[in-house]
Amino acid sequence: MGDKVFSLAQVSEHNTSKDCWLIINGKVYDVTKFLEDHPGGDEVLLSATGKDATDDFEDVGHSSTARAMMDEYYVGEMDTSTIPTKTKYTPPNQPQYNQDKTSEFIIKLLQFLVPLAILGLAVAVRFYTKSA
Ligand code: HEM
Repeated sequence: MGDKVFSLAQVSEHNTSKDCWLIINGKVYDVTKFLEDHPGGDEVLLSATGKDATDDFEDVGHSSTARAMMDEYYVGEMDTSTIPTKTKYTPPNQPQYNQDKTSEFIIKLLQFLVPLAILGLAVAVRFYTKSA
């Protein structure tokens, strides 16, 4: 059958309580007449319009009776390429963390060695002045 194919923008035009379309599992449903009769209330349906409502619909765990009712409201297929896929997480840019610890290590080493060298020098001076 030559089912109608809708884009997200087209479906999103029907996003009011007087004209409400839903996208569930790649199919488009006109639930305007069903809003008042929906056991879950009209508000949830209105909050699910204008986007892919598949997750919202599945999260409720609708019965097979509910799924059978959907045929009545079917108006066409969804052009799924117009639905944005899940946004990819990109971590915020952070200042470069210095992985190279060599310079830090050399400073620590010098902080330890310099006083030791002075001490050694003092001992040496004392030793030589004594024997002289
Ligand atoms: C054409 C689409 C839909 C149909 C035909 C439909 C039908 C039904 C039916 C028959 C029930 C009674 C319980 C059951 O049989 O599972 C129900 C409950 C419910 N539905 Fe839907 N529904 C639709 C879409 C949605 C969407 C998109 C949402 C979420 C945004 C939703 C949320 C709920 C909630 C919250 C309940 C109440 C569950 C409870 O109180 O236990 N429904 N629906």
